[in-house]
Amino acid sequence: MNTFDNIAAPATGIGGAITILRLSGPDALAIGGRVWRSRTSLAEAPPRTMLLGKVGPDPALAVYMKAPASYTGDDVVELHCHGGAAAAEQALKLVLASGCRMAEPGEFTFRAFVNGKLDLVQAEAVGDVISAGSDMAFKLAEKQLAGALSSRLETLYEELNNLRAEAESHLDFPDEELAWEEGVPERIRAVANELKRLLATRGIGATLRDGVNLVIAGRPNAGKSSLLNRLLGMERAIVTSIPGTTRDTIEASTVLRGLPVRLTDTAGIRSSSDPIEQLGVERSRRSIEGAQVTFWLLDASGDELDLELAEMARHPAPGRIAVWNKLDLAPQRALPELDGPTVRISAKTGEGIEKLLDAFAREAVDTPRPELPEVAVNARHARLLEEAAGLLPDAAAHFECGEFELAGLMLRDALHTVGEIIGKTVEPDILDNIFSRFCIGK
Ligand SMILES: Nc1nc2c(c(=O)[nH]1)N(C=O)[C@@H](CNc1ccc(C(=O)N[C@@H](CCC(=O)O)C(=O)O)cc1)CN2
Ligand SMILES: Nc1nc2c(ncn2[C@@H]2O[C@H](COP(=O)(O)OP(=O)(O)OP(=O)(O)O)[C@@H](O)[C@H]2O)c(=O)[nH]1
Ligand SMILES: [Mg+2]
Repeated sequence: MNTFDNIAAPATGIGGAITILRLSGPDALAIGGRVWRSRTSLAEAPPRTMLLGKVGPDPALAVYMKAPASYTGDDVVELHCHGGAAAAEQALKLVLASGCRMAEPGEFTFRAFVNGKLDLVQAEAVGDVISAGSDMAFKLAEKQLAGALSSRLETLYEELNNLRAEAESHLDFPDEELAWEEGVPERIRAVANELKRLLATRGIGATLRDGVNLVIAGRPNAGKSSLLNRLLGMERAIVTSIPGTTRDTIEASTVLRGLPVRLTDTAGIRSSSDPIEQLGVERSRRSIEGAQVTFWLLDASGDELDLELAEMARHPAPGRIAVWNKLDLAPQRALPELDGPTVRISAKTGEGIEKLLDAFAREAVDTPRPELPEVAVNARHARLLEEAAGLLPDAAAHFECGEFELAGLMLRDALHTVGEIIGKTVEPDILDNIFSRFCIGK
C-alpha cells in the first residue's frame, strides 16, 4: 500500500438511496474536479462545504476536506451520488479513469493510522464499531475508538520508557556505586500488575467481539425450536408436535443479556433409521462440540425421563445448562437432581426464561448481569500484554541485584512489546492482517 497514491472507493453499500464515493490522496481535489463539475469549484468554496454539481449528467453533492483535517489525514473528496448500482458504477469508473486507483480493504483507515490520526488500537476499534453485534459491543468499540484503551497503554509505555532509562543510566557509571532511585523495582511490578489487569479483560473482549456460540440441543420434541423462537421473539423455526421436525441446524443472531449471540437450534438427537435424520443428528453433534454454552433441553412432562437423561449423559456439551422444559404441563412433578446448572422453564408460557438468561450469562461471562467494561483487550493485545508482563518480574529482580544491563534489556523488550499494541513499532504483515479484514471503502 503506497501512501502517496490517490485512492477511491464507494464508502456506502451500493443499492442504498445515495452512494458516497470517497477519494483520498494528494490529488483528490484535482481528480474530484475532473469528475464532478459545478459553477463554484470545490477549491473555491471553504473546505467542508457541501456543494451541488453534476457527475456526468446526474446531480451530485460534493465536499472537500483539506489535509490534514480529514478522516485519513490526506486531502479527501466525497462525491454523494444517486444510489443504485448503475449510477455508482458510472461515477466510480470516471474517478478511476481520472487518476485514482481502487482502494484496498481498510486502506482509508490505514492512512489515518500512518498519518497519526488514529493509533493501531483505535484503528482496530473502527473495525469493531462496524462489526459490533450488540449495544454493549458497540459502546465498548466507541470507547476504544475514543482512546480509552490507548491512553492506558500510552501511560504504561511512558512509564516503561522511564524505567528503561533509569536502568540504562547506571550503565554509564559502571564503577560507581550509584544509588538507584527509590522504588524502581516496585514501579516495574506495578506496571506488570496493570498489564495483568488489562489481560484479565480478554474474556469479555472476546465475548463482545466474537459473540457467544450458544447451541440448543436435546431429544426430539423437547421444545428446542420453541425455545429458539422465544429467544428470538419471532417464529423462526417450524414447531410441530411431531418428533423429528427440525432436520437441519438453524442459525440465527441475537442479543441476550447484552451479549451478542450466535444461536443454533439443532435436530433432536436419537438413533434413527432415516438417513436424512441421521445426517441432521450428525450436524447436531458437531454443533454441540463447537458450542461455548449449550442449553440441553429435557421434556419435564414426558414419560421417558430416563431416556432424556441418558441421551444428555452420552453427549458431553461445553458450558452445559440442563433445561427442564414444558413446566406448564408438569408444575408439581418431582424431577431428578442433576449435576451442574439446571433451570426449569416453559418455552410456551415464557416462565423461567429470565433465570435461563441469568444462567446463560453466568456460563458465558461469569455474571448474570454483565456490565459494560471500561476497556477490553482483543486476542492480539492479549498476546503482547502477556509477553510484556512475563518480562517484568525478572527485570525487577535483576534491577534489585544491580544487574542493570539485563534489567535494561528486558525493560526495552517490554517497552517494544507494549509499543506494538498501539502501533509505535509494528511489522508490516501485522498491519496487513489487521486492515485487510476491513471492508472496501473503510
Ligand atoms: N461522510 C462521512 N461520514 C462519516 C465518515 C466520513 O469519512 N465521511 N467517517 C469515517 O469514515 C466517520 C466519521 N469520522 C470522522 C473522523 C474524523 C474526521 C475528520 O475530518 N477529522 C479531522 C478534523 C477534526 C475536527 O474538525 O475536529 C482531523 O482529525 O483532523 C472525519 C470523519 C463516520 N461518518
Ligand atoms: N405445553 C408446552 N408445550 C411445549 C413447550 N415447548 C414446546 N412445546 C410443544 O412441544 C412440541 C415440540 O416442540 P418443538 O419446539 O418443535 O420441539 P423440538 O425440540 O424442536 O423438536 P424437534 O425439532 O423434533 O427435535 C410442540 O408441539 C410444542 O408446541 C412448553 O414449554 N409447554
Ligand atoms: Mg425443532
